[in-house]
Amino acid sequence: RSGAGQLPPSPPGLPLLGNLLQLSSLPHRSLHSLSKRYGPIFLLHLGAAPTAVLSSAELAEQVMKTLDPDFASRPPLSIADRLLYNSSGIAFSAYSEPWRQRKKTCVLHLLSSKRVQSFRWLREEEVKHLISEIRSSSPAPVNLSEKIVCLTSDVICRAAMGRKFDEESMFRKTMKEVMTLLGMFSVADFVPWLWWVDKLSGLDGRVRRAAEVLDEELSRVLQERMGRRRSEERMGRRRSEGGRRGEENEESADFIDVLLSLKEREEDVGSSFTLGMGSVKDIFLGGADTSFTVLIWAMAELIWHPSLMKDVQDEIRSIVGSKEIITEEDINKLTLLKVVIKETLRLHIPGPLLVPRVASQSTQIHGYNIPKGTRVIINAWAIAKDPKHWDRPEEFWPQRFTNSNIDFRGQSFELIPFGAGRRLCPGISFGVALMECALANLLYHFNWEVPEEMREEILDMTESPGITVQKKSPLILIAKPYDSSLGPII
Ligand code: HEM
Repeated sequence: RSGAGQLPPSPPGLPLLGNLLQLSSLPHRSLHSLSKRYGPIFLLHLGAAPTAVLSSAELAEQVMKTLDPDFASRPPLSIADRLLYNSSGIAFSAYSEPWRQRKKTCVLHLLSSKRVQSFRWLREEEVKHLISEIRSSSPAPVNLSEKIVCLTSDVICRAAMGRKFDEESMFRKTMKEVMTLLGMFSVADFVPWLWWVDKLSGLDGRVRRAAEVLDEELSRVLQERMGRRRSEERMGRRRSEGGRRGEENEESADFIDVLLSLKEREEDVGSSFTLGMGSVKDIFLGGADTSFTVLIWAMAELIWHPSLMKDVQDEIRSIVGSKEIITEEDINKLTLLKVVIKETLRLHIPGPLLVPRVASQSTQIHGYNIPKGTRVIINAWAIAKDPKHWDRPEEFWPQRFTNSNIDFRGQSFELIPFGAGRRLCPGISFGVALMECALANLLYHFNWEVPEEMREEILDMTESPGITVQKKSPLILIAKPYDSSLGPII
């Protein structure tokens, strides 16, 4: 511990803008470089917002475990506020009693292990559809990035709202726009007197339009569903299906059904139903892009490491034998596949800086004063590459986990792709089940090759900026179908 009673060290900045211009379009990388110079905790002035940046597992543990209640709130972020019902969902909402209620509902009723299990048929159906689409386009190269984005959005939309949306639909385009907008800075959040810049740049208008489309679609689905439930109620159908009034048939209930059912049973979600819908919005926005990003990075790393890819395929094919779809019972036996996903979550954390927090009271970290209102960024990406905890940290080497009990569910602070503490991601089981099912089946059903003429572009591992850090160039590959009884079909 050092520097008792002082503020953390701080790189020099410009008047008014502070250190804003020191952040590149890939801030996790700029902040990692700064941590090498200023240490595991340093203070930035992002315009008017003092922001402490933490880059070690020990300090992450202090903030997300020991001092978690003091750092469990979120700073106000005006883009998220306007897109997500004034942040009355979960991810961007301040730490408060209504937030606790919503998170509880989400953890217990929407994303519980039981509920995730109940979506198994849905995951398997959508993965089967993906495999047959890829098979039908073979031997032409397939844009795997496009296919996987459809898979993850379709699974999330069906789980949340009971339907999927065409790729070209306004709703899907808006989902994409919302993710872009959430990854952008509103100048007004950092330099309040420059509020007009967001208007002139067109940011305000984009946020307003995206919020309108999301809200319209959600309320349309909601109205439809309420109408359907009323008429089912009149015919007495739901009562006999579900037993107790409002209980849902496990196989068919999506998140909207579950929330409506809770409302009917007076176990409301937060202080009003709209708040429950805020959670639904967060869930389909938080769930699709993250799982997609991990799947693409995992496939890209395996393309870079062909002998590892072959080992994973051998494991799957020898354990599974001959099957149309690999099921979750099979996946539990696939130890190499599981560590490939874990290593991808280490080297390519989809949200490398997690979601920012804010100090709700003045406190001390590492002996430094952290005044109330200081924003806190945890650089999970830098932590996952810290040579103090990781051998060959830059290398994609899944076997590092074979005899290790490091886990990614918020208990091992050297690996926190889902965060930890009160703000831990509630979608871990949902996301992992989807990623495992998709990756296992992609590797089982096809042998993958890079089209020679696109080799350089496809193997380029450059990141693109945004709220999730994705592979910049799309993953376009040749998929050669594999038949378990015959081997590869040339
Ligand atoms: C690979 C997949 C995923 C990753 C890497 C991921 C990562 C994260 C991270 C880093 C946070 C913030 C944690 C913090 O502040 O400490 C978070 C929060 C959240 N995630 Fe995920 N997530 C994933 C999948 C999902 C899925 C599938 C869902 C829903 C179906 C989901 C829903 C949420 C929600 C609602 C929050 C807000 C929690 C809160 O603020 O209390 N996530 N996630």
